[in-house]
Amino acid sequence: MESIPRPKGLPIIGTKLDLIKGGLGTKLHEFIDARHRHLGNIFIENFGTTDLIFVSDADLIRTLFISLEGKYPSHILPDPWLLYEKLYGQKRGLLFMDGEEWLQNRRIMNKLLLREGAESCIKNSVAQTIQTFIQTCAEKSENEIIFKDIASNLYKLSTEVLIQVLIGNTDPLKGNHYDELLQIFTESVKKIFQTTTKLYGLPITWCQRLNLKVWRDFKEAVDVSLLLGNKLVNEMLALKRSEDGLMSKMIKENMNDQTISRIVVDFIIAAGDTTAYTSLWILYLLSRNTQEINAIRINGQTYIPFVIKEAMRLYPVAPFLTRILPQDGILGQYNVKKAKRHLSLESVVKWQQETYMSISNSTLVNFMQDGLLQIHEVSGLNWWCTIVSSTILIRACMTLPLTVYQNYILAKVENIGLELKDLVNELKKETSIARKVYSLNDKQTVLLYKRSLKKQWRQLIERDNCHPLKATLVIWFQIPLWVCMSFAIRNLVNMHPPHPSAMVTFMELSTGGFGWIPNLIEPDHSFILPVAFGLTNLAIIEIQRMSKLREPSRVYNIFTNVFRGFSIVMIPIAANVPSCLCLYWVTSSAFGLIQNLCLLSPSLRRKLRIPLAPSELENPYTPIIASIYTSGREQKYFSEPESFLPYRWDRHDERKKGLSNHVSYASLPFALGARSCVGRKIAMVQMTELIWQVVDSFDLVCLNGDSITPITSQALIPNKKIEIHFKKRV
Ligand code: HEM
Repeated sequence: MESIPRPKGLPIIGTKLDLIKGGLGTKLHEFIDARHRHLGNIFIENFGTTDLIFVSDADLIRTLFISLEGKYPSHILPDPWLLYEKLYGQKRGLLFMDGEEWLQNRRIMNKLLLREGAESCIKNSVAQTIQTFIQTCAEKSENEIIFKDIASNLYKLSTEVLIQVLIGNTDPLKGNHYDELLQIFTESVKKIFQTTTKLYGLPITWCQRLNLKVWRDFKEAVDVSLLLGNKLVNEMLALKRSEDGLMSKMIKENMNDQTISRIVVDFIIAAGDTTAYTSLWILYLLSRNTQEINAIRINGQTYIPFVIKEAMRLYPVAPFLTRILPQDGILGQYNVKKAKRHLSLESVVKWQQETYMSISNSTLVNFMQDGLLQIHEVSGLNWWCTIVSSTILIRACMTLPLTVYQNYILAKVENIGLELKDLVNELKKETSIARKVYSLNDKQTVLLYKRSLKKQWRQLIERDNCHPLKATLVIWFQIPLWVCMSFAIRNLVNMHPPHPSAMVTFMELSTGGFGWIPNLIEPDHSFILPVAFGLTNLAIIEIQRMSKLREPSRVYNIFTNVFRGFSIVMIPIAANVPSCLCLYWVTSSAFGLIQNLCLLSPSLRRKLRIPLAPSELENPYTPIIASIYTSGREQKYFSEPESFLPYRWDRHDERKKGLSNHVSYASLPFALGARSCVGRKIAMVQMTELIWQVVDSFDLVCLNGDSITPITSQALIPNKKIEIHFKKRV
């Protein structure tokens, strides 16, 4: 099986540099689009520590959504949303649900929103709300309306529509300050998306822990949205609702109030950004293609879905859709691996590896000191050269083989962790049988389960002969070595033990330097070596952290931070010790850095017989991203892909014959399959009605010219405010 193409990148930095060149974030859709043109319709891109597979082939995307995603399709939500849910325990709606809970609720909502003819039940509520919206707008001015911020108006409209769909043909909600409340609510929902985008690419847990403004703004937007959203839902629940409202139907399906609240609040949030921006794109395209406005007026409402589909093809508000495979699968000619879990035991071992900076004493110092003197004597090298070359020699002969061995053991342990995970279910079953047979209580059952798990673990470790303690071997050599060498060099500087030859060595050291440090007895006043020492150590820590696949454990994080602090603290210390000692530290750390970098290379790891393990950067490539923006604009699927031609969607239009390519499923703005948009019928009815009423009452003039381009915020949105004049028709 072939391997999936991957852009060439620098080691470690990966293709992050390309991403920065590509304009970081907001130009993501263009960046990925260019990658597809260059590498084909499937490729892997590395983002930080994660590999993502991007697919733009319409057939592959269809296969992904229909046959690969499994019974409970799983998608990736933005990190800040997940962190908020984890920290504040707010249970959320369909978008956040997984597994059986998702399936049960999704089935009910499918029945209520997506069955044949569901549109007719919501049409009245939607038409009524939009009519009020248009009337209110029209009353504002004599013959022309200039919206300062159409997006916000459309946002509010989406919320109002949804509320009306929920309560059915009852009078709209009107309480004290209702309008203000709705305004604040929609603004805060909008802010959720804006602040999520600002957090994009930042270490989110740090932003939260340090309570940075970006996190505070995001948290406040979610707090306010959920608070007001729940308040609105409670008002709706308390209202005497019409039977035809969605909420009454949810209650009839035996949904409890809490689940209704969760689902409804998320509906309002999911509807805001998507419908508002899609409506905005449609209005923009119509205002720049006035012949299409006439086509609507001539052909009637049935023409509008073609306009909407075409606008969503060009500007899909969700330009990337993610799926995580539940099992290994074949995607085209490639094999894609399912998500694997990561064992955090090696984190405990890894922190040990870094304690080589700790200070301790050793009896081997004299031996090392003699060794240094011997090398100097025999080779006839300058002292700086002697220190550098003996450091490299010692590390290459002693710590390098041990580090390779450590990597070998850790990879094996990691793979055993995965095997054990598969055994867990079996163990659970066995324990529950034992519980019945021997009538065990809860405590005894847990004890039995833990004991069997431990036994299995031990057996696997014995089978593969890879006790994790073996991985710590390198640390037991490295620390004493570092301390002994440091003390050996210090002894040379201090003329210890006192001997006439020690005086000679002292003199040699004071003239045996290079460049900016001719005297190796003196500290490096230029700070070059101390800073290099600090930076190298920090780089080692960061590389080790980056090579972890999953969020590291708390213990690992604490130790990583201690070592980060330690690396900084060591800079002034290094600036105060003799520069020969500092030179040894820098050389030793630089060797460690190069060694770490090399051992990240999968091909080298294979050559050294280190087994493949999940935490390796190259593997697994599980999350798959469907590049909806690219697939919708491919020439092979849509002739004249950049043009706005709604008639391409009309089977009966004569002009369609002039367009040779039309693969309708290459444009999937609502996704496809079991986890596709549950609100798509509401959205379509709303947008159709909006366009119909707008076109009926107004002519549209766009003031922006050609300067509007899409950017990737959370959704695909315009790069600047769109200005359209709504001129009343006479
Ligand atoms: C033009 C408007 C809309 C677009 C383009 C759109 C697009 C999408 C897409 C692409 C997904 C799938 C996400 C994924 O696969 O990970 C989705 C999911 C969803 N949408 Fe929409 N949406 C729109 C309007 C709405 C509206 C009006 C509602 C409210 C009723 C809504 C509620 C949802 C919900 C709850 C989900 C999650 C479904 C699940 O996970 O089972 N959407 N939407």
